[in-house]
Amino acid sequence: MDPENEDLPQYEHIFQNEFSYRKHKKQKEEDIAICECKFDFSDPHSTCGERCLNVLTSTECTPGYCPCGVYCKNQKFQKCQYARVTLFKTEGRGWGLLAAAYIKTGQFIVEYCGEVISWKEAKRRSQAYENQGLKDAFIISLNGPESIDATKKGNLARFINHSSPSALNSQLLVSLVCSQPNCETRKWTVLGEIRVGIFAKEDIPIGTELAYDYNFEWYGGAKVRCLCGALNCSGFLGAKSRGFQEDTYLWEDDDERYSVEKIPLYDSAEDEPATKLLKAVNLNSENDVNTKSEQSITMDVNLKSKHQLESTIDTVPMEGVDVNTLKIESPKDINLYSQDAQQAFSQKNAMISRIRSNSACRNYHIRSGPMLKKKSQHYSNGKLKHLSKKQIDLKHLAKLLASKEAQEEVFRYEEMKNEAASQLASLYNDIRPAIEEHERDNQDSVSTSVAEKWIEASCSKLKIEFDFHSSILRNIVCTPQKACEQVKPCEPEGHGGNNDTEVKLEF
Ligand SMILES: C[S@@+](CC[C@H](N)C(=O)[O-])C[C@H]1O[C@@H](n2cnc3c(N)ncnc32)[C@H](O)[C@@H]1O
Repeated sequence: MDPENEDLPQYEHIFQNEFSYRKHKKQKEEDIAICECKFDFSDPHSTCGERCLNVLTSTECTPGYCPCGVYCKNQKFQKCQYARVTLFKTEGRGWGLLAAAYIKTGQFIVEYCGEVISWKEAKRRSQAYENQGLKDAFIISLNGPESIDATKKGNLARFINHSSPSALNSQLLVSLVCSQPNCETRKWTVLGEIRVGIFAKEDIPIGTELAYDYNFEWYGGAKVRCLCGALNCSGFLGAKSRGFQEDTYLWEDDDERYSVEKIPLYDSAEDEPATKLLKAVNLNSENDVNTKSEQSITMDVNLKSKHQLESTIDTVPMEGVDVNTLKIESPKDINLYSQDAQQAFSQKNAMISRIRSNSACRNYHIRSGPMLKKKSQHYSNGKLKHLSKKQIDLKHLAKLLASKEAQEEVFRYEEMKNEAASQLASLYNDIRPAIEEHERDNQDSVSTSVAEKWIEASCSKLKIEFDFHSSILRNIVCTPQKACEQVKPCEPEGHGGNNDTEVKLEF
């Protein structure tokens, strides 16, 4: 092996996620999302594109069900339609990926593949890797209860480094002093499973390093000092991620051992001689694996068969890469919104349009049942405080209403309100077994029919609560005249007054 490439990472190259702790979900027919696109030969844009209902809701079309058939363009994860990228050696940040061809804004670059594991297992592995002295972390969050671990099995996405978004307003200054995330992760539903893709946030010229913000996605590992250079960088990789925060202060905020200052630092810059030249690794395709050059190796991620990178490196073709053409990102647009917020917003909009169109079957995500969780608020130290809703003493209140009809009305509404609440609770109980099966503490994917029932039940509950409260208010408003006639004005407590006559409303 070329001594220059001796330290090439060893991992098993896989082409789709592997499931060890649970089975791959089988998509039920009723859950298949079918779009309304129709392919017209005279219009190449007619096949599933930006306006496709599935694309709008980040869902890939299911082969055999898409009306565009073989012309469907919305199966990029399934068909591994990746961008061309190049593996290269950075200064101080290990290996990284460069764009090997021009990448357009929004383009799907590569799927983040690895082993799908439970969140508990992610915690366990992260600790174990750290104990084994592994400095590079490869576990990212997939959804609430699951993570993807690309440490031992993964694909090229595992080499994309982190950079923090800068709060600088001047684009010129930003491009001079620091790198910027030019990619972002997005979650897509593919054949019933959630998958993570790396997408271009902006146009990326050839030779530019790819980077995204690990902050919300990353799951711990050794705490690594970030060398991205952004002025408002949090200083550590993934410092805003759940893993990092749990390790440091969210769980144990009063425990000295978890204060950020006490965290041992791994500074990858210490491993790398600063003068070391950038090397690019070029693995064009497995057909070209027999020639070498001394400067670079380019890797086309559209590899067609499973192989170990380690065994391929010996025989890969090398191409000269002009190190001067490599550059650290200079963004066209600086976006100050968090990636999660943007994604949530666009997905919500897409979901609303989908529900309005009422045309397709798909999975919806529902948060845990309102009756089963107390309302909570975060203290500034990250801990939760529970807020309990004040109850109305209806019997007491009814005594104060003007007529028997008014009293009956509020009691009727109260009964309906309780019924709506218990319907919603029993619906939640129907969904619970599926959640508990995977030790999930929140609801992940539920079938469309359940989701629709859930939405309907939640709406009825809200409506009836509104009717109940407005009935009370309406009847109270009609009461004062009678109250004035029949009830003596109340005196302050402790002055012999009759407190029963006070109308206290606390919602
Ligand atoms: C997903 S890996 C990225 C590929 C990695 N550079 C390699 O050689 O395998 C994440 C690891 O890369 C390194 N890394 C990524 N971005 C970095 C940054 N901005 N500053 C310092 N180290 C970084 C850290 O060691 C981190 O744990």
